[in-house]
Amino acid sequence: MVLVLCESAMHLQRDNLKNRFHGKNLWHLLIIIVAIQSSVFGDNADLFSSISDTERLFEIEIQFSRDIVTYVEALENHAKAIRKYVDLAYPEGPLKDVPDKEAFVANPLNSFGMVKRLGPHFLDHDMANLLADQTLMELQTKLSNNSKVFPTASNFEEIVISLSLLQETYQLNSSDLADGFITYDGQKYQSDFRLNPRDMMEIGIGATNSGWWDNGIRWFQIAEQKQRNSTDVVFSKILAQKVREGTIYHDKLLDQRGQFGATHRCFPVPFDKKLKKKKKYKKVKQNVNYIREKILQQKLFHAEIPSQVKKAMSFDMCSNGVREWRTPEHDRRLRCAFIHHQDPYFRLGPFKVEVLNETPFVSMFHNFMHDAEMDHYKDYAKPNLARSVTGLADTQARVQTRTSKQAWLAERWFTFNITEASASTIPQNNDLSPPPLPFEPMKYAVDLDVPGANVARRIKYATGLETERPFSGESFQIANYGLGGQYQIHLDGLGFFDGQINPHREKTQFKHNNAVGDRLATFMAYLTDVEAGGHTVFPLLGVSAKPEKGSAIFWINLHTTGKRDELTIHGGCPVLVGSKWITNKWIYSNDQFQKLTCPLSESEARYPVLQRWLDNGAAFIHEMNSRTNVVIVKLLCILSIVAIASVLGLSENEIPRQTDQQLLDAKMKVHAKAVERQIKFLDNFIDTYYKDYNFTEEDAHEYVSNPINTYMLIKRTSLEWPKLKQILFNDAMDKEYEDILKLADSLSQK
Ligand SMILES: O=C(O)CCC(=O)C(=O)O
Ligand SMILES: [Fe+2]
Repeated sequence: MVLVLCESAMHLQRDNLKNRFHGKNLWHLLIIIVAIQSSVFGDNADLFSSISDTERLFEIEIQFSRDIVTYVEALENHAKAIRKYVDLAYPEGPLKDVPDKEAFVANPLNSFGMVKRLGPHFLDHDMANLLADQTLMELQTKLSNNSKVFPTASNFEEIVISLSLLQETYQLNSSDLADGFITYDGQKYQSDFRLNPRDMMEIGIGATNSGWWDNGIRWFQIAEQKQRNSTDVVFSKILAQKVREGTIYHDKLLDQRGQFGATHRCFPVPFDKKLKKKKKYKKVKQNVNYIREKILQQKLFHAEIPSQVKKAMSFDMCSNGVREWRTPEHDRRLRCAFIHHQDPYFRLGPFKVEVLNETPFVSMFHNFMHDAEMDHYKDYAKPNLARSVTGLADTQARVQTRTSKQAWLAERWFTFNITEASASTIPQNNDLSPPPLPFEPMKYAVDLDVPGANVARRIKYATGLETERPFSGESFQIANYGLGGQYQIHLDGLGFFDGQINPHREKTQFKHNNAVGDRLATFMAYLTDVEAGGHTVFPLLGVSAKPEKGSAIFWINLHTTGKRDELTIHGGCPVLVGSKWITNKWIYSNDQFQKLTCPLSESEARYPVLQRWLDNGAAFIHEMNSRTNVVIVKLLCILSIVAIASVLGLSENEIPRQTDQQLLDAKMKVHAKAVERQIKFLDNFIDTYYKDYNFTEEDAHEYVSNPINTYMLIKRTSLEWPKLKQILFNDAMDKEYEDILKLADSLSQK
């Protein structure tokens, strides 16, 4: 933590950012905020890094709560000490089974309650020893076996810190939390668990330990208020002391080191009345909003800012969304499209794509995964989940920046023997040469996991990138986030083409990337909805994707040079309520050489994916609509010209015999005929296809889930519409119409 701060301070000096910005304190403040944010991950943060494990623990706890209550009954005489624990942990008897355990433990307050019962309470009462002393062997063995997987004291600290992080990120109201509910995006999530004053004190301590003195003291105060009429005088005194000492320490910190410091954040004014009178507190304006305004002054699409600022932007987008970041200009080219890449099969059922950012390209494939596939991925991963690691293969380390668990699903294997193959292909004189491939590697392909192989193939069809060959991508990574689980901002590429992999130190990795290149693209599918939080954000693009079960986000990580595109930095926001499952398919660059054209010049820094898709058969919904509107407006215009002419009773004979007017008349007649033809076709089209068509956007999901509807939709849009289009959009007619307008204009001027 200290190191991070020193490094950032050096960064600051090096970049001499102060000269670039008027608000000299801004960067300092930003760093402080982010530094405080990044201090929230303690060590040993293993148990709750996946919701799946939490769920398992809860199942064990349900059994445990039954056994322990029976046990207590049987050992009445010896139970005094044990009862103390039970009374505290399970005051209302054994826990009730709940049908949806995942949802139960996904609520941070429920998880908090559970860890508390099984962590510190369990330890405080020396439960492990007490249990070992007892005679009811069977029950005893059961209980102690189950309790082996219970969390430790540091897990408890971790969960307190996670709650503080969530409160911080999503600006959760302390009193609401105390009453067991969380408000997010106008929605209330209720928990069965109520925080008691002791819990509030714990969370307050967690917040102050993380440097958030304002939140911490607020917790102490609420706890003290709730405790006021309690008969537990001793604890009331402890709390009163906490508030007193906390506020004194707070004031000292504020007065000596300001509202924000490297490891702290205070209220803008002190509690002490005398101190408050100091001049400097009279005109205090600096508050959290003030800092936010400063962050919002950042411009998108600039990679050359310190990483702390990127983190601050990402934090803001997780907390407040991206509405205040992107402008209409940024969104101008965003569309939704049906994509089929000229494939007859996908013409019938095209991919539904939403473009989230054009360059660098980020998009969302809606309804991409099938339910059975998602269940398979999760079921496969559950027994194989291990704490997430990042980094190069040779130096992998468990990280604090990513609190999730992951498993790998290998969908395909190639049975060729590299040594044999190499004898006939590439001479192995250089140790760092890439592993060679036999002439027809696909002959050696064996599908290890059929759903996985199907998804990989579908990704190929959807993106137009190669995913099935030996070096075209990684196995599927499946990840599950736990309470407050997040993935801080990062680039997916390893930086092979930026020289980030040392051929001698990380030899294996170097050889591997020498063969495959780097992670050109990420295809990341959401395997669950997330009730609250957990968005994927791209802070430099102002993009925030809401996890939507079955949808997949796809983006390009590399420049055409192979170097990493810094603008694609992204992260996963903390999960507030719910369980977040994702699967990643990283697509390597070297195998795409036949799929992606090489850049013709240095200036073609980024792959124009959107253009390629357009060229290969993408029907853009917006574009189609606006074009239709233009035609209809035009038709109405022409019709009204014709109508006005007839209302005025300008019959052929009555029109003055002036040449210009004759010409106009003749042209209008021809044109009117053509327009009538268009109307006839249009009428027929509407009659046939849109007569009983009164759907709204809300029906879309259900509508396209029916294959016949989808078939009709595709038929209308891919076969019938082009026919009508030929009649409606006619260059010769457009020209005629322009002539008519010009002629009419010149006549009216005369
Ligand atoms: O969880 C997310 O939304 C992002 C995950 C991610 O970026 C990754 O796995 O590389
Ligand atoms: Fe990522």
